[in-house]
Amino acid sequence: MGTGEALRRCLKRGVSECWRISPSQHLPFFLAHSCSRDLPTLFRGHRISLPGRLLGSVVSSQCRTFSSAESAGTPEVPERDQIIDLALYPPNLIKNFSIIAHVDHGKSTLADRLLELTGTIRKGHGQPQYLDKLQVERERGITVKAQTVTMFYNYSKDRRKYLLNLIDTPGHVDFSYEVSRSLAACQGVLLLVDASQGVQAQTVANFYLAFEADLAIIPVINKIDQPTADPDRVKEQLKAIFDINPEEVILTSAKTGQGLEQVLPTVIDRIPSPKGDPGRPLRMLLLDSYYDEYKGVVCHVAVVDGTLKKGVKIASAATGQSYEVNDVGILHPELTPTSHLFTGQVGYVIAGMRSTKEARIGDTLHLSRTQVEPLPGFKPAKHMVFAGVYPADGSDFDALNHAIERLTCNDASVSVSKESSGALGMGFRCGFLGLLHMDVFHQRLEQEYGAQVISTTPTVPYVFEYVDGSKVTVQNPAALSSSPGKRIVKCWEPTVLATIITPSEYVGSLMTLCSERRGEQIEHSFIDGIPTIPFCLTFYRQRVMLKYKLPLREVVIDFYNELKSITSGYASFDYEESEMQISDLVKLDLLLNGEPVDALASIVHRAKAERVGRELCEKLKKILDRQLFEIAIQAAIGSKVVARESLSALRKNVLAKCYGGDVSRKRKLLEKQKEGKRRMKRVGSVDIPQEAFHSLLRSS
Ligand SMILES: Nc1nc2c(ncn2[C@@H]2O[C@H](COP(=O)(O)OP(=O)(O)OP(=O)(O)O)[C@@H](O)[C@H]2O)c(=O)[nH]1
Repeated sequence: MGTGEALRRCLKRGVSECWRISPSQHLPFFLAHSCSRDLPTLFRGHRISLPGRLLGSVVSSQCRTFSSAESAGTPEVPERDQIIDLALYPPNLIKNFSIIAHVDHGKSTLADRLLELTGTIRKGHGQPQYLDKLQVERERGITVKAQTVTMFYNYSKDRRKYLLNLIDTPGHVDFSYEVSRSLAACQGVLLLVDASQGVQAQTVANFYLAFEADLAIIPVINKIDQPTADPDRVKEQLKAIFDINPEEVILTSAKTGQGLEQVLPTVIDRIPSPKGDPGRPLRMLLLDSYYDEYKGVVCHVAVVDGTLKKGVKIASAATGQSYEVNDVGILHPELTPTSHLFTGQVGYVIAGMRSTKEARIGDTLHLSRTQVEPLPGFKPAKHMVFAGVYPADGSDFDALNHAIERLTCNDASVSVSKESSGALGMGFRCGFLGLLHMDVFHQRLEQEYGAQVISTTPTVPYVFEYVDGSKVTVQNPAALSSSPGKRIVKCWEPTVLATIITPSEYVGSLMTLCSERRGEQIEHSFIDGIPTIPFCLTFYRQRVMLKYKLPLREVVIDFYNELKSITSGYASFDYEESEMQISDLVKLDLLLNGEPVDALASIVHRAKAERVGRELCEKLKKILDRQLFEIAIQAAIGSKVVARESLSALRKNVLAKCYGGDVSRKRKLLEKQKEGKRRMKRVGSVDIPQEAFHSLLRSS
């Protein structure tokens, strides 16, 4: 019995039997080692990939290809017994490409089909969107993290075998940073468009990302199997907006497999090979990194020049630190050691880094004894939204601290600093790329680390200038102070350039929405051609592209949901960062019986302060429990109260025991109660239950 088969049986039967099955002296060692851990956790959702030093080369080569599908329900990867020799793939036989598209246009499904077509994963593995590995990605049906995979493809035209690196990217606007990073490792893209939805806002944004990076763009119209598919119309849109020749467009259905046979040949024909120089000293671009409990920090890299070999010492251009390369390989589709990576190839490196903070995304890695010119790298991620994250139970601060530390190791685009709030205790101020990113972060904290958190209302980074000329960037409204000596004289707020694509009948309501949100129109254009037969005009739904400059705050708070509800889900929306603009901003405090509640403070435009204040007071009134004294809920700008609600006191029936009796005695009791309440109101501090915070902050 082979060692792989032995392992397979071990998993099925439980660890105790492994000692009897294994013919290898290494295997019992590994199993004894793994017995101390929870076996299902060890193998959950992954093919087994075991450190060679534990198992020896025979076992590890088997284990790499062995799937835990039977034990954990993940798809099977074909067994590969041969070590892959990457030296057979010089740059002219390599193609690096990405799939980019609007949300849900079928990127991950197309990636699945290409993986099957090239035999990288087994056909009919029963698990759609193989590359969406995170639980949150599977539950929400979205891609959050870009995933790289290496495939091998025999091209019948020139009878040569090519190495193809495919990067599946997220579609949502919050994760466009992932897309731009992925594009740095590519020479071309498949621009996917849904045959019935046509060009959408993220199609436009992603096209320009690829266009500006000077990549070859292969247009693909997907989902042609749908009854509402209209590929000719989508071709017209592609021509009108991007000047794409309709004859270059590939028509596919990632669901039925129709047209897929054209995709990889077109990739090979149209996408240039990477341009690096194998003769020059090693230079690698660090694309991404994550922390694996058993392997340590795994870096995804693109080798630009030279060769990387297991065992060499590499150094980081950013920090100057050097590391010995313990393992190197490709993602095929899981980590597959190859001992070398050559010019133009994309793969992984494990080099004894202790934390992902040492693996700076965009850094250049090179041989430690050679000097090289660093690669351009990436712009650092820009945090658009900030929010406080507090443990739901104040005593869980340390556990939350640990969970956040671990999660940020695998999501370096979140910024974290400690803060404290009078109402919520000790917590963190986190910066996110957008609201969906924030939501995904919370969900991962809960699902992967069991942390229960309360998050404050998201805010955007404002800049304030004081009378003494000093400027501060405010990420936490509660931290903004304005005293006579520190009077605020000017403020700026971030803006975005938003692109909305919508059927024409919704344009009016969308323009109203944008002007309510303080937007300024930049462009209004039609993206469909007019039908030549006038009769058809009645039935023809023109699509319009609107461009608006909008304050980021207005976009962050519920804009997307409103846009979707106004247009019955037909409009799509994307934005990119624009400049800071001068604005008339004020800090809105929320007071309970005169005491400000710091976690509920916000920064708003002066014209909206009263309305926002009123809404907050009303919400709080509904959420708070009544107490034995009256509670005044006020919204105030400085000392000026702009909205007020009162929560009446619970009335204890002091007359209950006073059967019959004299009326003057009853009056006396009521007077006494009134006096007591007055005293309570003066001294009483209002208790806000954590759930109230939760519902208030969630709904605001
Ligand atoms: N009818 C039909 N449905 C498809 C086709 N391709 C994908 N789908 C479906 O479209 C939905 C979205 O597909 P995904 O592959 O997750 O789309 P995506 O672009 O990766 O989505 P994000 O990662 O969230 O941006 C899924 O329900 C797929 O089954 C196709 O060719 N035809």
